[in-house]
Amino acid sequence: MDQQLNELQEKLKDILTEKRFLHTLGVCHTAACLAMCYGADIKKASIAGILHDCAKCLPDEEIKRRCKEYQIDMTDVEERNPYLLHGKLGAYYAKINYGIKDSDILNAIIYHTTGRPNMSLLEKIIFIADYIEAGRKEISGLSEIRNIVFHDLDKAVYMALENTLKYLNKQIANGQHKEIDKMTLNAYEYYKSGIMEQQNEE
Ligand SMILES: Nc1ncnc2c1ncn2[C@@H]1O[C@H](COP(=O)(O)OP(=O)(O)O)[C@@H](O)[C@H]1O
Repeated sequence: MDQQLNELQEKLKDILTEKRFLHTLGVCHTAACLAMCYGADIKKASIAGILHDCAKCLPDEEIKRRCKEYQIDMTDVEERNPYLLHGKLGAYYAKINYGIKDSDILNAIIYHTTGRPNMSLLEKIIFIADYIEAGRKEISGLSEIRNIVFHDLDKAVYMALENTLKYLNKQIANGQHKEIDKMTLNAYEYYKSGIMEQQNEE
């Protein structure tokens, strides 16, 4: 394995819980495979994959406190739901603690939970690798996304966004969740219109 990746892996093993570390390795490997398939930079995909959850294993209040301390911009939704900030804080740590300067890698870490409209190839790879890696619980719709992801990345991203919104809306209806970050809704509308255009052309 590449030395930089190996060093990152060793550091993260000490920081993350065992479960989160195994998920991280899964995302790293899946992102590398997707990069091979779609002609993205394999090393960048692996680095973004290994670092995507580097700020995940912190309590909500600690994430919020650190974001304030490092003057990381916070939306109102993020302030009320600080777990949504682990991407932004993770990108900050990737830059400051792990020496990552590449803005595409940093953005892939920032947007890996919510997605966003018009994601770069690397952002889409990390977003979907986080959703489909082999260790993920077999939730409904996952096998369909795994079936399509190596043929149509945008469709897989659209399906994952749709699934996430369905899941969150159900949780809200059951009183188990508070609100949805609009970034995911905007991303969903963006990829939905792309799929519609594609279908109209066929
Ligand atoms: N737009 C959103 N608004 C609110 N919560 C969201 C949104 N998108 C994802 N989530 C939720 O945020 C949590 C963290 O997601 P994620 O970073 O993928 O963590 P994990 O790897 O533990 O699934 C999940 O419970 C997910 O359902």
